[in-house]
Amino acid sequence: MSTTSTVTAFDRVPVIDISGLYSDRLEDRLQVAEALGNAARAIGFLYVVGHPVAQTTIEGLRKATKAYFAQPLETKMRDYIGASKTHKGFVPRGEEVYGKGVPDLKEAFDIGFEVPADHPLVLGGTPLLGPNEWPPLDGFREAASRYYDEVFTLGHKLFQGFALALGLDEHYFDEMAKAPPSKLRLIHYPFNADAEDAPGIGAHTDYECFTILLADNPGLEVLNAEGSWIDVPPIEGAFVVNIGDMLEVMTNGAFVATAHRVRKVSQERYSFPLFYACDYHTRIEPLPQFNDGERRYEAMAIGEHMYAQALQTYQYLKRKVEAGELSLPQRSRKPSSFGHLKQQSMND
Ligand SMILES: O=C(O)CCC(=O)C(=O)O
Ligand SMILES: [Fe+2]
Repeated sequence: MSTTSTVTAFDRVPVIDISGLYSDRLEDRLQVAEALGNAARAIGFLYVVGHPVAQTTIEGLRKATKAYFAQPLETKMRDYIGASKTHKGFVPRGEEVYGKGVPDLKEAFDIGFEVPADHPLVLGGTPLLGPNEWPPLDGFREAASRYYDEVFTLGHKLFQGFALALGLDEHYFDEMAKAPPSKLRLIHYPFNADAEDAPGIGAHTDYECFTILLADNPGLEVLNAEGSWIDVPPIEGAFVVNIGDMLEVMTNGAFVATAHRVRKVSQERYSFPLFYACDYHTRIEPLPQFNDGERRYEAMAIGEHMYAQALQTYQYLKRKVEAGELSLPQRSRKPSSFGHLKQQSMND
């Protein structure tokens, strides 16, 4: 398959101070945007510092997450994602399998953008959207909601930076994420010295526009143009941001959804990716200014893409598809068909 991605043989991921995005002076915002754009084109990954997310918010989420996963499995299974109406809740180890791959060595709790039950999209039965069902754990809902809101707001600001970097109106994407199927995942990689050689998470690209990630330990690795895995360890005060499939499509491959993985766990690890998506029905296709006449990407609704990927990776959803209770949206792509993975057909 042809590709336009210009990802380079990078050996490190740049740190970008984004405080200028909050400046009243356009030139300050443009300066940050240029750095964001360069990283998004050449690497698809960057660290951001100088963001306004409060340290107490981060600590609150860490504490709530540890308390959640410390519960017995049978307690967590009361929140099982397979029993939820809108694909949220506890994801036990082995639930997610990419292609024919080995199950990831992790458990997770998935939180959605809070869309009320009487919202027209929820009333209309849109997959993935609806209110969260919170576990009855003291302070969990408050801590998770606060983190979600602050980091989602950061995402909104970053999208303005990416818009500037793409030569678009700064507010181009502003109205596109009002009630999106954006998830915050709380991921726990337990350490088990006896575990077989399982990866924390197998190689993949993220499906959405971009991801804002916080992790407490090293383990994340990013694939460069030479096929080498580059370490992306946590940096104090920074989030890792990476481009997802949908921004790769919108920019016709100018921004690249770079493959990444979490290597075999050598110590217990927690991580918190927030996947910033546009609203479910947003039609994703190359923006006119990136259209060079060659069609590399089919137009698709972002929510359909995300739902199709979920139907192909979560065991409880795969079973429902096999039983004929659910069906894949038309024009579904196989998992891992973006970024460098599309050249490697890792799932074939
Ligand atoms: O845990 C991490 O550092 C990365 C997680 C990730 O890539 C994902 O959930 O998509
Ligand atoms: Fe990821």
